[in-house]
Amino acid sequence: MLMDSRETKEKTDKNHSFFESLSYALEGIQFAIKNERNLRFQVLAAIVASGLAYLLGVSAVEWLILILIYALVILMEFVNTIAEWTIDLVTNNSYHPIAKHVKDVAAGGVLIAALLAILVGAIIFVPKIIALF
Ligand SMILES: Nc1ncnc2c1ncn2[C@@H]1O[C@H](COP(=O)(O)OP(=O)(O)OP(=O)(O)O)[C@@H](O)[C@H]1O
Repeated sequence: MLMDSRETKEKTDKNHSFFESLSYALEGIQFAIKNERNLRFQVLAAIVASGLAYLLGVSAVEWLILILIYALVILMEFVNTIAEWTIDLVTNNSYHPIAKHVKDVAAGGVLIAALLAILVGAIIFVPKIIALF
C-alpha cells in the first residue's frame, strides 16, 4: 500500500517526545481493550476479585500477590494480541504451519497464566469464605 511521505514519516519517526510515546502507549491499551474480548473479561475479573478481596479483608501481602497475578494474566493477553496481529499482518490471513505454532504457543501462555490466577484466587479466597460460615 502506498503512503505519502508525511504519513510514512509519522509512522516511522523514532524521535518522539516523552508525551508522544505516552500517547502511543495509551492508544495501544485502548486498541487492545476495544478489540480483545478476552482482555475485557480479564480486566472485569480483576475488578470483581479486587472487590471480593476488599470485602474479605485480605492482607497487604495477599494484595501484592493478587496484583502480580492480574499483571501476569493481562500482560500475557497483550503478548497474545501482539502475536495474533503480527501473524495476521505477516501471513495476510493465509495458512502457515509456523503461524499456527506461534498463535498456539501465545494462547498456551494465556491459558497457563489464567490457570495460575484461578489457583492463587482459590488459595487466597476459599479459606476466608469457609471461615465466614
Ligand atoms: N495464519 C494462520 N496459519 C495457521 N493457523 C492459524 C492461522 N491463524 C490462526 N490459526 C489457528 O487458528 C487458531 C485461532 O486463531 P485466531 O487468530 O482466531 O486466534 P483466537 O485464539 O481465536 O483469538 P482470540 O484470542 O482473540 O480468541 C490459532 O491458535 C491457530 O491454531
